[in-house]
Amino acid sequence: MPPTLPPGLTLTTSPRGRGLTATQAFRPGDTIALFNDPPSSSTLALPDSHQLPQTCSWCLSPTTDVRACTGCRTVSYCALACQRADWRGAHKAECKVLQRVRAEGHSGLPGTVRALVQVLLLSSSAAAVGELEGHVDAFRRDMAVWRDMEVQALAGLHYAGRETTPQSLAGAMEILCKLRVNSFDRLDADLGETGMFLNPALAMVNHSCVPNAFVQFSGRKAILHANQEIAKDEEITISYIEPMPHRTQRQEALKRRYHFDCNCPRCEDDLDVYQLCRRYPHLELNSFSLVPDLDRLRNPPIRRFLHSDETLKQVVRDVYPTCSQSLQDHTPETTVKELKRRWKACEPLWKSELYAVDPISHVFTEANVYFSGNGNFAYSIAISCFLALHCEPFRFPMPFAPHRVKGLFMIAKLLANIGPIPLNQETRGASESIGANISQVLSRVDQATMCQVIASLVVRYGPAAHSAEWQVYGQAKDMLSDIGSLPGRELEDTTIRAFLVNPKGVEEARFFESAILTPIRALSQFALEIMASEFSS
Ligand SMILES: C[S@@+](CC[C@H](N)C(=O)[O-])C[C@H]1O[C@@H](n2cnc3c(N)ncnc32)[C@H](O)[C@@H]1O
Repeated sequence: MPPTLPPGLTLTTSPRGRGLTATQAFRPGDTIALFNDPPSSSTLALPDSHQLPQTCSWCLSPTTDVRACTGCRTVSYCALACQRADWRGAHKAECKVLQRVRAEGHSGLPGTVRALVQVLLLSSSAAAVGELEGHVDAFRRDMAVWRDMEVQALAGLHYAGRETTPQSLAGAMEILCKLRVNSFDRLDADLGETGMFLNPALAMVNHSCVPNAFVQFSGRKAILHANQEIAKDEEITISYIEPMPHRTQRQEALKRRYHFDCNCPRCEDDLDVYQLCRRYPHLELNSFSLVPDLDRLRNPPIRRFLHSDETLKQVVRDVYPTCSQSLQDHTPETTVKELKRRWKACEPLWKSELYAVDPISHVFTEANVYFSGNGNFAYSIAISCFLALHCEPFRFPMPFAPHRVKGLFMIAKLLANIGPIPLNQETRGASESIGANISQVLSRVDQATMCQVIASLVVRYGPAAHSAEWQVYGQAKDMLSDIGSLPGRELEDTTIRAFLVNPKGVEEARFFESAILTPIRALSQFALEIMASEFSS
């Protein structure tokens, strides 16, 4: 049985196998379709196993106020309604399994094994994976992966109470292959929570490294958005992988998990991020963003394109694998050590001003996380402004890209939270004088106006980036209403309203330039100095 598709999509076939094709035109930012809304039993949506104690196993929101299932004491819920919904879904069948896991001395099952057990036990889950692509023979040729999967298959059969025979093992291996090829690593845009998501309709969407769509997750639901104009009868594509800078790395990642060679336009011509940005068909949407100068997007201020520089390409190949992982599990000390190492390793990239190329853009992002985590909001705002001007617009040329919208809101929040930094340069060292200089820039701007305009951009693009349920969108709206209730801002309100209605008007553009862009540029100029002073050994 082919999967039931949401309106606006139809199933077509091509050399890529089955795919999703639009039955109507979509505009950039449009929601193409929702998947698993309302929740259905044919979708697997599981939190990562290490997050089980603090995540509701039904709505997938993290909360400390969870109650564990009294049967298995493994999964938890934030409310009785969630517990009941999960019981009607998978938990009635899996509760006993998880009790057995606990009785054997384990705290839970790894996510993949838990998904396998659900497919083995539930006919609705079995039907969902039944028709999916599995590439079993290709996986079998990868001995290391195959052996790992065998261990998972044996565990799944054991806990599902199935006898292990050559046939049942082969069946379990096939399910695991299908799970691997078709499930998403679900990253909740608000919560950063991860897990697994498999929906048989969404699993039909094929990959491109220059996709015309992207997926966001919210609770048990997936939202498919258009990146650009999509014509009726055009195939929808998403990127299965992080936008890695180098073709070889992308191709390896795709081959390892999905077993195909990508021949999208990016791979064919080995385009770098700046070249892709130039080709984005709706650059004019950036007129209403922090980078309204479209010539800069078309002719980036870099020393050379990565594409035409073999030495730099080799640098990226060499440093990407060791400089692109998240530092969230590091201590502050090891974070600094690691950032120093990465800053040094990426020197040829930042010296060529290729700030949007990964992994150097990652290094700025991680430094930002480090400074904001340490309460160094002055440094964080400088790096955030740098990311918003020099990295993200080239990496994600659509102004409603979730990364960009989140980055904007980070600037607004930092502006709202930042406290005064004491000015006393004579007694302070070099690095502290950067903070003092940042403070001087901030003391010359109307921070409430900056927040108001930036939060307005977030509100404008929030639904296209994610949905009207997005936390970032809701928080930006709250921020606007707080600023709106401040007394004595009638003149500013009128000016901002005029700008929002007509951002290209002469007066309005002048206001935006002086009140928003000039300070953002001034703040961003401290970023390289900060990186050098903090991370150059
Ligand atoms: C999630 S499934 C997508 C649906 C799949 N085409 C089908 O018929 O079931 C992923 C698989 O689709 C195929 N695929 C996806 N994108 C592709 C592409 N750009 N080129 C070739 N094959 C692709 C690969 O076989 C990949 O393992």
